[in-house]
Amino acid sequence: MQPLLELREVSKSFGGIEVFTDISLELAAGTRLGVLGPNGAGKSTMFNLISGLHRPSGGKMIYQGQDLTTMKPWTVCRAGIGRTFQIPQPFVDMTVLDNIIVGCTAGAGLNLHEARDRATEILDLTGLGDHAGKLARDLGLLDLKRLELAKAAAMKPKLLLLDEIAGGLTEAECGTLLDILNHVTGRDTAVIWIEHVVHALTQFVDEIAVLADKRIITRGEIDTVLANDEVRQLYFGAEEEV
Ligand SMILES: Nc1ncnc2c1ncn2[C@@H]1O[C@H](COP(=O)(O)OP(=O)(O)OP(=O)(O)O)[C@@H](O)[C@H]1O
Repeated sequence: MQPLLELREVSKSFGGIEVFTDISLELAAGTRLGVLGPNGAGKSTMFNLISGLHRPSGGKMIYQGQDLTTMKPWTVCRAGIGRTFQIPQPFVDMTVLDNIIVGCTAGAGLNLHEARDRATEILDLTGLGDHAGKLARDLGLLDLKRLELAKAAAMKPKLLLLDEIAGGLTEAECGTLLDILNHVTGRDTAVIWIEHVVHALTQFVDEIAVLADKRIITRGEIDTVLANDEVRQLYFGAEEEV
């Protein structure tokens, strides 16, 4: 069966600085893939390529049989790829509800009536119902993460890209976030989740890929990847028990 997303020998350089070379990756519909890797390995850059914010320097990206390589960000979004950003980026002077409605209209192309219905639904799913009328600037970190997720999930993406959404949260808040993630993503939503908070990631994903040294050094089941010698050396940087 055709994969939902395919990266074929994708490379990216900024000027003379090569971030990665020849990354190839296939993702089937409904797969939950975690991505680990040291700081600066190019994880967010990979999301920026998939979501159309940057262009690859080489290679090809295919999504549902369509060439994603030169697609504009808004076309990528309407094709069903949603993403969150490492640093939440709400419209700070708009209410929580209006932020989600913008995601539904400008992002997903819903009309205002449909957008209101969908926004109300996603407010409940993400536990933001009590904050609907609050300005985004007045939210705490967990609620900002909820809003970031709500905006991305409101468009019912087929592929959801999560960029360090658990970063900065306490263990209890991570638990809340995982519950919300399970609510907003059905088993038919594919997810790629970049995360340094390994204990949160491993409670959600089916597989892990590790990006380091300008390539994907391994991909597979969680336990196998975390036990991989190269991963232990390169990512964890020590020979201690993980
Ligand atoms: N727009 C840009 N212009 C120039 N260099 C960039 C740009 N975006 C990213 N880089 C560089 O590309 C490399 C990879 O950055 P990226 O943010 O993708 O890493 P990351 O794996 O997501 O790191 P972290 O885990 O710290 O978020 C870094 O050296 C970064 O400085």
